[in-house]
Amino acid sequence: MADHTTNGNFSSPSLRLKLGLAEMLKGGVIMDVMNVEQARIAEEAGAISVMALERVPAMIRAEGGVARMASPKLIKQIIAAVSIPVMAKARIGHFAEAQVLQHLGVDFIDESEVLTPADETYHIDKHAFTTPFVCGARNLGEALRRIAEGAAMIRTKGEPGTGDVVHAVQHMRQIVREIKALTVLGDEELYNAAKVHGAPYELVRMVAKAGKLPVPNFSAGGIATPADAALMMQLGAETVFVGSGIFMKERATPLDVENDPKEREEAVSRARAIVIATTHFNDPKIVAEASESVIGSMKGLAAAAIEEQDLMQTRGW
Ligand SMILES: O=C(CO)[C@H](O)[C@H](O)COP(=O)(O)O
Repeated sequence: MADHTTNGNFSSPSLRLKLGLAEMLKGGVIMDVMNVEQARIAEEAGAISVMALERVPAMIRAEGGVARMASPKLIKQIIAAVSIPVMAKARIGHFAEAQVLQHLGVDFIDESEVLTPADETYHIDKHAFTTPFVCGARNLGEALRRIAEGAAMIRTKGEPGTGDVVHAVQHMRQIVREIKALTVLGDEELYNAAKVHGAPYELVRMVAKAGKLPVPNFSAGGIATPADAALMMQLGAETVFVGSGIFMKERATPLDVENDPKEREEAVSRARAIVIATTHFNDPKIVAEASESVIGSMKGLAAAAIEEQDLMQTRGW
């Protein structure tokens, strides 16, 4: 029987193991990779983990269609190619994709709004898995609902595939603000706060007492430059996910890192610079030097220009 005890009880051995891995990923960059060569570049540049997927969000956005879990063949190749932890994405609610990913031995499963949702009501029961999960959230209530379902890591959402950091900032600021607001409430007020946030009382109480989420809080979506990474870290992210900003040339075209040495060099420069800026996020001199070393940049898309129904961040409940 799966252990369904997240609500205020973080002492179960399986949950502690999951949280242990999440804690180990703090302070770094998790990079989306679409092939083995990109995974090698990410590892050499100092990424703390890679996310195996077939199309980064910018490509999914440009090409459309149904975005699903990556092929097991690709995931196995990437696991074999690198020594850092490998994550992969399952569609929201698609527990069978998650079962496959667990079977393949990925280190973290991302139940991700970047893929086309499989279920419009239910997220995956993440307690039923031994592999840890990360989920996105735009606000505290969403984060705590995912934690109640068993997520061992939260990443505040941005708008993926845009190269526009504005929504990542908005969501991080919102969650930090909502956490701070809980810390000054009296015990009797926390019951109402739980109702307002649509989250379990025990988790709300834990956050109020600790002044932080009970799992690591990372940031993802729209982070495309070294300065973006430094910004998110200063706003409270404990690690950043970067996808489209590193390996994309045009909106739907990745840099050809396998066959074109110049394009490979461009990707390497971006990957290295983002890692350096994330590590030294409080040092503008180092962030400036890292920014200067970058060759080229992703073509961005203003998040404000995207129609409501085309947003990825609104997927998930
Ligand atoms: O889904 C993700 C994390 O879970 C992606 O890694 C992230 O959202 C990528 O977004 P972008 O391409 O804007 O960097």
